[in-house]
Amino acid sequence: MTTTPGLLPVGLRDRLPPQAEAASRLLHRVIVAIGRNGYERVAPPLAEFEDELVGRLKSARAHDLLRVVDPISQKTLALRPDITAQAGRIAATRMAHRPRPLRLAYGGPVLKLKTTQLRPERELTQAGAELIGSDSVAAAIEVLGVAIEALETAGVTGITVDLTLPDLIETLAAGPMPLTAARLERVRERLDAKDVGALAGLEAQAYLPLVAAAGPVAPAIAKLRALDGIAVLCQRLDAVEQIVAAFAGRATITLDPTERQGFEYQSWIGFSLFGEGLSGEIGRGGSYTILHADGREEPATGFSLYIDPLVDAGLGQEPSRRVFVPLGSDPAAAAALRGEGWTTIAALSETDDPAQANCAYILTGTTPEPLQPSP
Ligand SMILES: N[C@@H](Cc1c[nH]c[nH+]1)C(=O)O
Repeated sequence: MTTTPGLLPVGLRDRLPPQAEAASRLLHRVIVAIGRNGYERVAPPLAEFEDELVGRLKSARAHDLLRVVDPISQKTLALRPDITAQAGRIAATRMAHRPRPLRLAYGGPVLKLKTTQLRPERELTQAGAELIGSDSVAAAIEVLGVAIEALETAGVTGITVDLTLPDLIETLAAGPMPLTAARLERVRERLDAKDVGALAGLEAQAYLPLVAAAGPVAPAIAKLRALDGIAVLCQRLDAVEQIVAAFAGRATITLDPTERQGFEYQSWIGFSLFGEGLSGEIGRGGSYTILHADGREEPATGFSLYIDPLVDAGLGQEPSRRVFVPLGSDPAAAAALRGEGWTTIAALSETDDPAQANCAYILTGTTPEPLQPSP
């Protein structure tokens, strides 16, 4: 079977100028902002053994993985769909001896098996931070603060944080609002669909107020507080209130206590990030558990930002000062200009045209002179 020349597989794309430049500029800015908060950069590989990628985080599942059989090791390798598990592996192995909390940062491409309607791309650039050794409220506040700061550095405004409590339903079902395993699964499905009618039919009326509470955080908390006497819920709401207080005026916050889509390994707290004028989620994070080889479980909290929606919205583009360097110019003069931040375009022949090369300046002697726009 032949492939149409230039055709890329579904969900994969080229970045062209000026977006390719903007993408690397934004990734750099975000990583620098994360690093300034004490997060040290790690650079895990693009592919690794599937079991490592899947088994390192508690509750993670082996889906959305593009796999290959490695002819060298004869084992299944997977392309990483997410860098968090890799940061967890590094923290649990090569950096296991480092004191906690351990702060790690990363940035690079990830590859998903499937596209979704909301996210038609399979390759995405993730940049993130993982705070390993704690899943406390203080850790959540630090991590969310770093995420917001990094997004602001990238030029994102009007940030919205959607908070969720990924393991709340399981926790309630195992304690104060009991459900058998089979019923829990059905209730979960109906909660995902926000199908209030079916929940009543499943004799899970107790769970209805959780669906009704979703929305802006203050009324959501008030509605949930009305579910009196459930200690675990009160605890979670106290934590949410502390988080909200920490970001008052800096971000709009909503709460959906039953949302779990995309939060398969996050534990008591999860969040999605959105920005004004940007399509879809621009980041996600929360608390989770790293599994060590000796069976030990280690708490952690982190976030990943997605650079692509920022690039698609035109962020990170900067006008360049382009100067045309005619044949015979002094190469040292052009080099000096590059040192000052100019972009130089060298003529290769007498017929090269500065306007075609998109230059507004021409090197004359050692100085750039503005070019007259042609009439
Ligand atoms: N890597 C997760 C977000 C996350 C980072 N740390 C904890 N959670 C994601 O992209 O969905």
